[in-house]
Amino acid sequence: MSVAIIGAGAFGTALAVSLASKGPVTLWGRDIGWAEARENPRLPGVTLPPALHVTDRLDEIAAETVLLALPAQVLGGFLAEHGARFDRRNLVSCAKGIDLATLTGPSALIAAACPQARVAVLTGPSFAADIARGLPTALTLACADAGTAEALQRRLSTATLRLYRTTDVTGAELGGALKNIIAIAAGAAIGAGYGDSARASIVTRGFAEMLRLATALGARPETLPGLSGLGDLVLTCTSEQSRNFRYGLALGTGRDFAAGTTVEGAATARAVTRLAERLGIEMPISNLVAGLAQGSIAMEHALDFLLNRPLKEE
Ligand SMILES: NC(=O)c1ccc[n+]([C@@H]2O[C@H](COP(=O)([O-])OP(=O)(O)OC[C@H]3O[C@@H](n4cnc5c(N)ncnc54)[C@H](O)[C@@H]3O)[C@@H](O)[C@H]2O)c1
Ligand SMILES: O=P(O)(O)OC[C@H](O)CO
Repeated sequence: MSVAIIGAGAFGTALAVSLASKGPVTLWGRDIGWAEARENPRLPGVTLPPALHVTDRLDEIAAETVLLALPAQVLGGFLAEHGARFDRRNLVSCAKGIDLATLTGPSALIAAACPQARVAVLTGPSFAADIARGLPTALTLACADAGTAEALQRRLSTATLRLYRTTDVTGAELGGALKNIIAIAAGAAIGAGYGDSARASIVTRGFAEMLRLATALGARPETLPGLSGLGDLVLTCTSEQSRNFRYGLALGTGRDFAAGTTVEGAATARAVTRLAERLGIEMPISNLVAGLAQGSIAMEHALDFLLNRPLKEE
């Protein structure tokens, strides 16, 4: 099964490096001025292996399996322009977010643009730098078609990248999208000096929010405690390698945050607020993060926002 990756950011490049250990891989990026040096500045210190071909020409992407590693908020635009050329293939979403324009996840965007494609999701706790360096990592591969899930699991696992499979695409995808919101809240709590006990409460109550929304949208409840949900939530809420966590730290400390950094949780929190309102689901942490990200809630009011809610059963 031939493999290509669309999106030469940190994650697409890291996956390409790992998968090139098993055979030729083509990586497409729109800005690949760095390709000749064989090192992507988004993944410093990692030399691209010879089996990895980097291109900015979409007509070179002929592979049977294509991984889409673009940020969630740009995926819809990319598919509107180029989706037709990828129909009828295995298309694996690697993005962790909810599209603000449609309030749907990346897999639904792909299915709408490429109706004949077999759509899958690759998600779970993994920093690009860890994957690229060959550190041991376990991920979830989700595809509604069990046979395709097995074939993709075999092809996309490497010596250091261990994939578990599921047919619950909705659950796997939502776990990866929603944990980014909670990681922003956890970072903000640490940045504001609220302490580790507060962070533990945010992670736990955040997980309850994730479960509520995901099951209302059709996820299987048993998927959320897996790698794609709880696993990624724990990673992202506890590591400064996470951009979502670091963005939260910046909100909490009042410091600037590097513009142009991919922080999926900010837009996804806004999407979730709208979805939750539509479904009548309480998502206080997500609402807070949406408010902080948009500037409609000030950090000094964040605690009141969470602590002044009515007392209730856990
Ligand atoms: N970095 C990680 O550790 C990691 C791990 C797991 C999942 N992810 C997910 O992977 C996705 C991509 O993240 P990343 O870390 O690679 O981001 P990144 O910021 O490193 O790279 C984003 C890439 O998208 C490209 N891009 C932006 N707009 C584009 C457009 N309109 N057309 C074509 N290309 C465009 C940029 O040029 C850049 O190469 C996100 O959804 C993220 O949540 C990232
Ligand atoms: O850097 P972040 O916050 O986008 O997190 C990267 C991955 O999603 C962690 O699994």
